[in-house]
Amino acid sequence: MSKSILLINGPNLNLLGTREPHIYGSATLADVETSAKQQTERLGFSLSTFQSNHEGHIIDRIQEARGHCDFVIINPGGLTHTSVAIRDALLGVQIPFVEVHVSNIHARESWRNHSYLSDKAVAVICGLGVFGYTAAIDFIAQKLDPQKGS
Ligand SMILES: O=C(O)[C@@H]1C=C(O)[C@@H](O)[C@H](O)C1
Repeated sequence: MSKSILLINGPNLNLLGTREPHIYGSATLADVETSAKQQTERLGFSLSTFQSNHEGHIIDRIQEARGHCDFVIINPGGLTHTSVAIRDALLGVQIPFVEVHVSNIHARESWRNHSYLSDKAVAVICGLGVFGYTAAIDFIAQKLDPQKGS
């Protein structure tokens, strides 16, 4: 059974490519997910993807992953800065996760500097644009199977 990764994107990330491209770039969410699926296939892992604009739906998807997923990559969008409940869900299912932000949240408005997840994340990647997702997958590949990462 191949190791599995769940990629979760939160509110407004479905607008990637058209939303404030000077901050978030021109790649669409479909581009991100397609690239991630190709990358994980090359590495011999399985990838599930999920995007929602609704906090509860994200929590439900995290809970569904318990026992079925080896690592989570999550960009909670704006919920990064507000959601204790998503933090609790990730801790509750005990699945390690990498937090990704397309933009550098530490170089933006002060209220974006805080994440409710970062202190519990295995790693936090921000400011790399959508390459952050690629980096997260490669990092996780090394964690799950040291022979596979680059
Ligand atoms: O950089 C990102 O991917 C994050 C995405 C969002 O939608 C914002 O609300 C966050 O503040 C930053």
